Amino acid sequence: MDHVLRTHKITKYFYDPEKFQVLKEIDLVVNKGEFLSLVGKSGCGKSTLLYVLSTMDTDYEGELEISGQRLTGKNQNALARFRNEHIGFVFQFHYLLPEFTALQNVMIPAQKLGRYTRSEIEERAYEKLKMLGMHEHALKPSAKLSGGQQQRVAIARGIINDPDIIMGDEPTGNLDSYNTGLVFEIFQELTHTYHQTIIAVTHDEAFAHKSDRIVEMSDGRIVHPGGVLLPKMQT
Ligand SMILES: Nc1ncnc2c1ncn2[C@@H]1O[C@H](COP(=O)(O)OP(=O)(O)OP(=O)(O)O)[C@@H](O)[C@H]1O
Repeated sequence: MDHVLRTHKITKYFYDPEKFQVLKEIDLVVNKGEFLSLVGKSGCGKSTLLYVLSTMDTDYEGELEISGQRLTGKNQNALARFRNEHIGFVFQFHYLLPEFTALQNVMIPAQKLGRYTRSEIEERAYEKLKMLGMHEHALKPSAKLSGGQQQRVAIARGIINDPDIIMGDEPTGNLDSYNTGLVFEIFQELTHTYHQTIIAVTHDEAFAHKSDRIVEMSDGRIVHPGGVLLPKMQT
């Protein structure tokens, strides 16, 4: 299976105020179409790792590669372009612009990319909202939508540029169980039907257990890489 993301010995230190190692030689390979949950006790380094994987934090040792591109050492402008084109973000707090409509919010990353005309972008945004069952709300200001509906708009915005990988930090952290289930089903459909690749940091055990692979961290290390298929025994 093709891999989308690969790290080699990612290591990071914080100063708090003493120097401490928050990430310890993280080796991770994420394959295309995998829906991966990143779990572990509070403070073990999950968000810090996601921040490095998403290229937003460049202060680390080791190597990061996404979609065949080595990202370690690239400058901030190149990384910003890379993120907009290749990574979709879905966070606990969705940061939609409240006075913009659902459609306008979804269009933003495609407008930044500058690859499509305005009408193409509108069409794509509408199509993504439809995929998420939100097209009937396309013209409502996002402030007038419920929390679960806003999160679906945020997912549509995250996938408008057809990213190679979606990264979520507690994507269901702010939702009730009904909407958590819905977001889970959307992620599952994105991976199983559209071969989307997803990494989500989560505290929600039920959510993690329904994903395809659970990677567990403890004290800055990956202690269970999950999803490793053992070779069949020869009989
Ligand atoms: N900017 C920072 N400066 C110093 N220490 C930090 C900083 N950010 C996080 N830490 C520390 O690094 C460790 C890992 O934090 P991180 O947020 O990655 O953990 P986490 O596993 O995501 O936790 P949670 O599940 O509670 O969100 C913690 O001990 C935290 O206090």
